[in-house]
Amino acid sequence: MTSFTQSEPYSPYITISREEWAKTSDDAMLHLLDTKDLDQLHAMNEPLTEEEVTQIYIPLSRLLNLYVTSSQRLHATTSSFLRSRVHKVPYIIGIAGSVAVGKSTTARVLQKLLSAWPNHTRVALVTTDGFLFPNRILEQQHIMNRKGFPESYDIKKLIRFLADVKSGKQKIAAPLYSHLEYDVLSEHQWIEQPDIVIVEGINVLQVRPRQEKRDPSVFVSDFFDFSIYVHAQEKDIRNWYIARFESLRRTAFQNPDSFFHRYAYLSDEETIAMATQIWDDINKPNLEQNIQPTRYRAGLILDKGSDHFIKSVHLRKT
Ligand SMILES: Nc1ncnc2c1ncn2[C@@H]1O[C@H](COP(=O)(O)OP(=O)(O)O)[C@@H](O)[C@H]1O
Ligand SMILES: CC(C)(COP(=O)(O)O)[C@@H](O)C(=O)NCCC(=O)O
Repeated sequence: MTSFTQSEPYSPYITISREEWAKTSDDAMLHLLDTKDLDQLHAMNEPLTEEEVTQIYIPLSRLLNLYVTSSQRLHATTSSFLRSRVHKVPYIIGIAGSVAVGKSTTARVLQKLLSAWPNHTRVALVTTDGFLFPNRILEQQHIMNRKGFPESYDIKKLIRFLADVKSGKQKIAAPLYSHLEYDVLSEHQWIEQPDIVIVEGINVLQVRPRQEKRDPSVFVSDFFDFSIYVHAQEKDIRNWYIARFESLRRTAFQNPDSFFHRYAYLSDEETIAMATQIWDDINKPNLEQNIQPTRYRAGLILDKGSDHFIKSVHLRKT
């Protein structure tokens, strides 16, 4: 039997080192991803190796499969107790963490791995940037420089969306965001009969006090069956953000349609200065004030080292 570290005696989490976590992997699942998938799943400047999938994500997807399976059994038990068929509702997983920490890679890998199980093949992925207010409204309210802060999201819309998912609605529209246009799009993504919905975004574990009587009295996380927080040191995330901005300048920003096209011709030094300024003025304060304080609401915390790879896992004691 393995014994895991108790980092602090009264911590609600057990801490599992990368090595111990990797021991729970299952070779039978190695075929689920091939190298081609790795190339498609990782985001820019975000390394994803076969080792990371085998040692971290396959065990995580197995644990999630056990949780989803037991929730499906519980659902069947309730149906039988009520002597009626209570319709099936999707299992919702929230993924939180800073801008540029790599949430989207984690979300895409889990989507791919989780869809390999016969009892939950339909796994949808929704990112909360689609629920940002459009630039037109952010400009009207003079909060364009607060993109990503709690007030920049239409939380009522996100809660309505999650309520629709949990009510078992068969086909639901989710709004989409374009990083190229730096704005929400008029098109939607359709989610049909999902078994699992992954909801990824910086704000998914935030509890925002009601500001008006009409505001919902529930929080986004009330709809989650499980939640994950992707954590790293601020100095590391800052470096990743700046390096990604440098790569984007050479690629996406060269597109004349990119909102950031005006940065396409900056020198290397100017690019670093601009990325540093955006980080220090917007993303760092948001991380410290609104995102990092939600870390201990998660059911599981993935702790990344400065090389981007996960060095330990903290799992909430049940
Ligand atoms: N300005 C941009 N242009 C194009 N893609 C971007 C831009 N900013 C971020 N992205 C991409 O959007 C995705 C989400 O980024 P982000 O919200 O910072 O979260 P995370 O890095 O945690 O996944 C990433 O795949 C990233 O590479
Ligand atoms: C769109 C974001 C708020 C991330 O949103 P999320 O998908 O995590 O809800 C972020 O990528 C962003 O644009 N931040 C504003 C500052 C910046 O341009 O980096």
